[in-house]
Amino acid sequence: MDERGSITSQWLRRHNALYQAATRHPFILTIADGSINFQCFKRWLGQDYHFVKAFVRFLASLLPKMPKEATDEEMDTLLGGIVALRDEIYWFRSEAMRWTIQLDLVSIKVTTQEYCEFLEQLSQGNFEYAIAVTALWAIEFVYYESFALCTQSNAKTPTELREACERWSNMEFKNYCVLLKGLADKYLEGSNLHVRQKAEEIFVQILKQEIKFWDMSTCDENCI
Ligand SMILES: Cc1ncc(CO)c(N)n1
Repeated sequence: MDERGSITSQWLRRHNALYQAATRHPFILTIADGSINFQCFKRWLGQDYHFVKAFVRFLASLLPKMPKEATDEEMDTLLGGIVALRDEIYWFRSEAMRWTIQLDLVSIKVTTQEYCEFLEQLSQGNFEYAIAVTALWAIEFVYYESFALCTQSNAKTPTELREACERWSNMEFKNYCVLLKGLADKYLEGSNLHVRQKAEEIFVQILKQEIKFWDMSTCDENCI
């Protein structure tokens, strides 16, 4: 199956409006055009730290679901993802210090809480590996596509935010997303219609949660 005809590519076309809303959100556009209010970035940072901690558990939940026949490369991809999250967690902590945010004092907002609970659901055994791996791809891919806008050559991203944007738009992260997409397609193709439909629903829900997450991070002058 060529890449354009793959299941995930079909979904990206079918749900294009949501996909565009998730990856070209005003929050991201204001980073890319340099007009972002740093308070919004700080709010995003504190909430995303909460998110990433839940995301670690979700990613770990994929390991016991991985079929015995999975290739070595597939195992390496998931383990690489876990290692990358360790570095990401460290990065959040040092970035928070740079912005004088005390992470343990940042209370979780409803939107973040709901997204974390959604991840917790997906971590349960009743969600097949095909669905979980598709969700993993979607979550990472939205960040790649979003932050890639901020590192394009014509972007006016403030220097202070360059490192954050690089984190989700560098070549290695892009390759990781490509590998995840391939895995998602491989397992979706081997799944029955019911599982595929469930996976598509989850994909749509992830796009919606990502939009809400950006909405929450976008704030006025006095926010934190
Ligand atoms: C909300 C959100 N979505 C996706 C990612 C990707 O890592 C993240 N860190 N946070």
